[in-house]
Amino acid sequence: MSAFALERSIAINAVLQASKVCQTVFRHLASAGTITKLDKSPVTVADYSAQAVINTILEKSFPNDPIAGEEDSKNLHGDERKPLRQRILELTNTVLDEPLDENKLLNAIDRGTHPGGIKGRMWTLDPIDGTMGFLRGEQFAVCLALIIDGQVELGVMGCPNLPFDLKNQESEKGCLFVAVKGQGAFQRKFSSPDVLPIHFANISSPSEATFCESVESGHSAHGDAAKVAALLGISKPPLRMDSQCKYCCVSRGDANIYLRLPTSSEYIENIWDHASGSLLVNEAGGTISDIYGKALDFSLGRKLTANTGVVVSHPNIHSQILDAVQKVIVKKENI
Ligand SMILES: Nc1ncnc2c1ncn2[C@@H]1O[C@H](COP(=O)(O)OS(=O)(=O)O)[C@@H](OP(=O)(O)O)[C@H]1O
Ligand SMILES: [Mg+2]
Ligand SMILES: [Mg+2]
Ligand SMILES: [Mg+2]
Repeated sequence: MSAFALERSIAINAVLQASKVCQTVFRHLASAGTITKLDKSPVTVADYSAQAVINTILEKSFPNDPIAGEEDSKNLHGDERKPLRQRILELTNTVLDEPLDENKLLNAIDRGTHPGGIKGRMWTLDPIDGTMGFLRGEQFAVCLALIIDGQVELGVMGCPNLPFDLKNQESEKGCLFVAVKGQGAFQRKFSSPDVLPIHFANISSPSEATFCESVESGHSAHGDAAKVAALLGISKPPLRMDSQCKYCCVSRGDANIYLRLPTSSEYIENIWDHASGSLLVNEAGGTISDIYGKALDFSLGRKLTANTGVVVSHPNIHSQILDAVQKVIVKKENI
């Protein structure tokens, strides 16, 4: 049996079940059941339920593995939040073999509070990445990764709204991406277990590239990305897409570059926003670094405290892109 075969199959099932919950929520209640977290970001019943589902499934097979997940139950306590709790519980129980009660639900969500770090095995989970995309009915992703001693070993991403063939909007939506270190990168449809290998598109000059970036300009500096594109002679418009689906799209050749350039907010990225995507990129033949060319360091806790921004591309053009990024950022820093 290949390395991490059990983890791979459990993680795929967990991500597919959580994706089902998200699809149900979107069909039935759209933006109802959304609350705003302390940092002003949105969280929905689907984020909580997806985290409860995945944490419960992981605990069954790997009871000793800690989980660093985005959500926690602190906004779900008290009488006022009872209806929200009930809705999350109902949703969660639609996909689990053994139903949870309210207490077990909150405990399952809070299995995600691990502080991260360099030692041993842990999972990192973003139950919905691109919550804003989810609320708009656009792209979002359920992202799960296994990290051992700070190295990402397995990544699984479920993208319920992503067409299997991006150029053909009629093509079936619902793609799952999986990568195990040293075993390659693959995609499959939600509807079939058959996996197909994926690769970065070959490219020899950055000027031919299509780059992708966040929809939200508060998450990635669109103006700076446009300057980088101009320096590189890129004429094609950017592919703006929510969530870690961007990692999936560059890894299967829909676009060639992913730029996540720092905004003025001094934001530090979370490990669950990049762990599965970074392994997918490496296994699909791409290169990933921060804007200074440093590898992403997943060993420092829940955040990528040693890194600034993210740059992803084919290895043939990575250093040219970093040069352009640094010209734009350093110029700005010196103003
Ligand atoms: N200020 C700032 N800068 C950079 N990144 C931020 C910022 N604020 C939030 N986030 C994180 O962005 C995650 C969403 O990813 P994207 O930006 O790729 O998607 S989107 O276009 O916003 O939908 C989003 O993940 P989710 O909360 O899981 O949706 C956040 O972790
Ligand atoms: Mg969030
Ligand atoms: Mg996220
Ligand atoms: Mg999230």
